Amino acid sequence: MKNITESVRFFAHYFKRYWVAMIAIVVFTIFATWAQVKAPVYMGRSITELSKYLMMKLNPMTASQASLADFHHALWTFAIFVLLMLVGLFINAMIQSIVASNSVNQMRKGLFGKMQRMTVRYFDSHQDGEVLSRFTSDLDNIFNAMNQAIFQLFSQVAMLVGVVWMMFNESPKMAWVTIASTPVAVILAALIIVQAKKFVDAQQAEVGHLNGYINEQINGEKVIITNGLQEESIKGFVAHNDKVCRASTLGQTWSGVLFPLMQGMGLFNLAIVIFYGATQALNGDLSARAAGLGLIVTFVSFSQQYYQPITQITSTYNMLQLAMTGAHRLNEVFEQDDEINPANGVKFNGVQDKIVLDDVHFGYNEDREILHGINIEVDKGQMVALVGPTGSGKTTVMNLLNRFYDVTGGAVKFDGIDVRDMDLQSLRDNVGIVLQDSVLFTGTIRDNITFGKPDATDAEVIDAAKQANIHDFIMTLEKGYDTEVSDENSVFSTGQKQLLSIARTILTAPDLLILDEATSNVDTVTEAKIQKAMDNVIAGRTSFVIAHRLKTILNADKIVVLRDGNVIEQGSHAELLAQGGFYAELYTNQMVFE
Ligand SMILES: Nc1ncnc2c1ncn2[C@@H]1O[C@H](COP(=O)(O)OP(=O)(O)OP(=O)(O)O)[C@@H](O)[C@H]1O
Repeated sequence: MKNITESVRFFAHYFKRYWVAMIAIVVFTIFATWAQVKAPVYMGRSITELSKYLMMKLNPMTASQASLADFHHALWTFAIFVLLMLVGLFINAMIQSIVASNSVNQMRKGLFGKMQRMTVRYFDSHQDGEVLSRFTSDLDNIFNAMNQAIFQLFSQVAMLVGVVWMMFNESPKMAWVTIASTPVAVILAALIIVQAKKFVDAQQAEVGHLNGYINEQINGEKVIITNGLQEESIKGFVAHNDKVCRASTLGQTWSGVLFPLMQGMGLFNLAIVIFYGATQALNGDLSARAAGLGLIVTFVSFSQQYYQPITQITSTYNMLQLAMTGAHRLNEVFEQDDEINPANGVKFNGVQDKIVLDDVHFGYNEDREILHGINIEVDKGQMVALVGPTGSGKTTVMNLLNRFYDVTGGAVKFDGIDVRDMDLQSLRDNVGIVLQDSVLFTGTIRDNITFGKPDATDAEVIDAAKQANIHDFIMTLEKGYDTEVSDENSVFSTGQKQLLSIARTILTAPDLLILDEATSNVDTVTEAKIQKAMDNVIAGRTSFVIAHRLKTILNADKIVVLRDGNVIEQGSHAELLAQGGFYAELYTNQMVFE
């Protein structure tokens, strides 16, 4: 029930923007339904008139007065109602598809916009495939349901009400006979739906597991090939695939049974209606027989019209269920917290004096603290290197500087102002980050360099590329800066990608720099290039560098050594060496292996 209320609210939110169209849908649905339930009456009447006429012709002595004109009139009226019904249904279908397409378009835009406002925490804690499926399968399910089930549900209910009303108007006795089998049909449908739901849910869960497995295997393809595990990978896939097959066979069998069963019930009902109608007609006098014949024809149509909504509603149940799940999953995203941007936040125009991490405590979740009271002080223009074993909290410190996460204790302050009191946009505008895994976007090399400053001139782009030591390489490419950066045409090595991303950062001229050194898996020539590019980008800027190779940070103004979320040593390279502590040990060990 909670699910239904949530879904109704969800869809109402989108439909209310199209209230004129919705009113039109209601009007045309009522109109089409009215025409649809009226048509059988005239079809019946035409048969009555025809029977009367034939009886008169066969037996001229009868008192019955009948003319072919009455028959024609009834037949024409029937045709006009059918035409009106078709016009109503056609206009409705058009409006419905416009509303469905636009609503889903709106949902997709809203979802993507929401993604851009959400916290890094969400992306850190959700798999890419899981996020992506909101845009693909969930929105597809919603779209299909809108096109084929939601509006139809409304028109089918209208049809049910309309036909019941018309039946009682025409003949209460025949109406009771027509609807008598409904409880049996509803109970049967409910039993099957419960079974089908159980297996369809299982089928969805198995499809989810299969997708997760495929995602994981594709990401790990290189490891699989390296270890010669292709056969094992296929075995794992087949096991998941078989489970999907089993669950979907059961799910689809149960849901597939519903439609023919309801149709069968409808035909069975038809037989009852004809039998009862015929008994009534045969017991009447001649004119009552003629009218009875017409009434049977009318109720044959009514009976079909009465069972049609029951069949349709039950057979689209699965689709509605999937759309409800989709709405719930989209809502889950919409209800996520946005990044907190303080009202009237202080505009950050770059570091004037110093950056201070004051007794910073932090944990990604409540039960595990990662940083336990960190104190770091950096003067404007200084370069600080964060070193320490893996998992010691270096990236976590960077995450706090850019306010990807908020501290749980203490504060990160720029010139005495807490980052939580700063205008988020101005903070991000002034902080440049070069990550270890450089990301290139679809587009040309120029597009990628100008990503953070789309209005940059060619001269600025070239200057940034030169500083990043990548200009010469770009010029060796046939199309130079216009070379497309696409997966199939990926001409870039890891090191080159990082140089491009350094060029991108140089172009935005950030005041504060955060660099995650990525020199560990590149050749020595590229390493030297990256080092030079990093020196260029660091020059004259306050910068934090996560260093994996200590020889790249020997000139740092300050080296902060982290271990298990604590700062255990701080100072210049020479000072820390002299101390003979953890850093000295780390350095000596690295030098041995270099
Ligand atoms: N998004 C996250 N959610 C929960 N825990 C996390 C998250 N990111 C990191 N951690 C945990 O925080 C701790 C510190 O991680 P962090 O990435 O800051 O270390 P690091 O010093 O940068 O390591 P490395 O040198 O390997 O990059 C680790 O124990 C890690 O498991």
